[in-house]
Amino acid sequence: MLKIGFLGAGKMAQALAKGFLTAGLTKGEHITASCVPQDVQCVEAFKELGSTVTFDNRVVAENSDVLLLAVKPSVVKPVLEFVRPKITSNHLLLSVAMGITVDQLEKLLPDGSKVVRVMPNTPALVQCGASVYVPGNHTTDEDNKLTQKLLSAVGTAERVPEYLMDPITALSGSGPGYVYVIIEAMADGAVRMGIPRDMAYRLASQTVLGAGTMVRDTREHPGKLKDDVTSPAGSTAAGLCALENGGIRHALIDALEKATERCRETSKAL
Ligand SMILES: NC(=O)C1=CN([C@@H]2O[C@H](COP(=O)(O)OP(=O)(O)OC[C@H]3O[C@@H](n4cnc5c(N)ncnc54)[C@H](O)[C@@H]3O)[C@@H](O)[C@H]2O)C=CC1
Ligand SMILES: O=C(O)[C@@H]1CCC=N1
Repeated sequence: MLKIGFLGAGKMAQALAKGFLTAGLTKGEHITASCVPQDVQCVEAFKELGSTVTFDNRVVAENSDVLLLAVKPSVVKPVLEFVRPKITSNHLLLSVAMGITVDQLEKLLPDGSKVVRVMPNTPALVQCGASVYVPGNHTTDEDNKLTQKLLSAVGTAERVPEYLMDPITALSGSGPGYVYVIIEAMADGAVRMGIPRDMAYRLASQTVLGAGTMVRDTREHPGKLKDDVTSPAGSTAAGLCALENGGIRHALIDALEKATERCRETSKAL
C-alpha cells in the first residue's frame, strides 16, 4: 500500500490525509507527518489517524514513497534543503505551497528529482476538492497518473500549464475562504430577519452547494441561471440591486487580482 509522507501537518495536510484515507488510497499507519513540536493540534490530528508523527523531516522522507510538501511557502527552502540528502529517484514530491514554481522546487532538490506542483483546496477533506497540477521535468507518465489518482480521490483534478497556477490559486485555492465569508454574511442577514442561526447556515450552505452544482452540471451561463431566479419586481431583483450597490462584482474581481499578485510576490521572496 502507498506510503505517504506529509512535510507539514497543518490544515491542508490534514484535509488531504483524511480525504486519501476516506477514499481508501492508503491506511493511517502508512502515513508519516512532520510538524513543529508546538503545533499540538497537528500532532493530535495525525495520531488520531493512527499515523506516525515526527519532528524530523528526514524521517518523513525515509518512511514514504510520495511526499506531500505542505509547509508555508516561507519555510519551503529550509525544509527542502534539510531533507535533500534523503530524497531518492524513487520519491515523488507533490508540493502544495502557493507561488513556489516547479523550477524553484527542482533546484532545491537533487538533480532529476520527481516533482509535481499542485494546488488543492480544503474541501478535499470531504471529497469535494478542486485540484490542479503541473508535472515537473522528471516525472514519468506513471507519476502523473498517480498524481491524478490521488487528487481525483479527493475531488476534481486537472493538469494545467504552469502560467495558470497563480490565478488558479487565487480562484480555487483561496476560493473556499471567499465563499465562507459569503455564507457567514448571508446567515448574518438571515438572523437579522429572524431566522435561527443553525437553520441559516444549513440553508445558506445548501444554497451555495446547489447553485455551484447547477453551474457545473447544467453548463448554463451563470447569468442565465441568475435571470431564472429573478422575477420582475420580485425579491431577488431587490436583493441583487443591493449587492450591486455594495460592489460585489468589483470586490470579487479585485480579490482574484490581489490574491494572484500575492502568489507572485511569494515566489519572488523564496
Ligand atoms: N489552507 C489552505 O486552504 C491551502 C493551503 N495551501 C498550501 O498549503 C501549505 C500549508 O498551508 P496550511 O496547511 O494552511 O498551513 P498550516 O499553518 O495549517 O500548516 C503548516 C504546517 O507546517 C508545519 N511546519 C512549520 N515549519 C515546519 C518545518 N520546518 N518542518 C516541518 N513542518 C513544519 C506546521 O507545524 C504545520 O503543521 C501552504 O504552502 C499553502 O500555500 C494550498 C492550498 C489551500
Ligand atoms: O492563503 C494561502 O496562502 C493558501 C493558498 C491557497 C489557500 N490558502
